[in-house]
Amino acid sequence: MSVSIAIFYGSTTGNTEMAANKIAEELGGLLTHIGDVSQTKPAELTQYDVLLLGVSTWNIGEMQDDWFDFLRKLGDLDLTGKKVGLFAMGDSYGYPDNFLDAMGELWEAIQKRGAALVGVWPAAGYQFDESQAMYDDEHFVGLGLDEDNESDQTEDRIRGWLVQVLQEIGLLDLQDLADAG
Ligand SMILES: Cc1cc2nc3c(=O)[nH]c(=O)nc-3n(C[C@H](O)[C@H](O)[C@H](O)COP(=O)(O)O)c2cc1C
Repeated sequence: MSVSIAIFYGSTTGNTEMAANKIAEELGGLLTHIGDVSQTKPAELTQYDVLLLGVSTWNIGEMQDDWFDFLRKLGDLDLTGKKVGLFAMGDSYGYPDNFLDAMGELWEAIQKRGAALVGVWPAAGYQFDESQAMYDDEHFVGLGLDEDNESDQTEDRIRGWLVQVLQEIGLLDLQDLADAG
């Protein structure tokens, strides 16, 4: 059975878009679609099995503009059965009390539509005081990225997260890889 994966992102200055493109590059042939939410109708989300959604936080804890507009148009969109992974850009040094807040808000909106979460990510290794994007005391609801201060870690973080997501959706079996030597 083939699994369709799509990336949708909203990006004001291009950082989340860059991360989305890196994720697309890493996924290669596993990716079915990549789109900017400013050019996307909500119903398009229902065409794919796995949705990787990228968002940034603006104006001290606020949703990125294109996502804000997109979420207002969701209507009665049903995402039951979809698997959703979230990735987010923020500035942990500049906004330590609101780091990645929009990712938490995005998950709240998507969760209500019946989607299941994949790619919960450890918050250890990030310096911040507070975030609305916490899954529990030790994890974010998705991948945290900080292109303003820790751009040198972006690629490794993306790779690590993708391995986890692919395992969770059943497309990667690490034991098989180990067995294959
Ligand atoms: C005015 C302003 C407010 C911001 N507020 C936050 C914030 O509250 N939390 C956060 O984590 N990052 C915040 N950021 C950082 C952006 O999220 C970060 O620069 C991100 O990489 C932008 O991604 P984009 O270009 O894809 O929109 C803010 C940046 C600016 C310029």
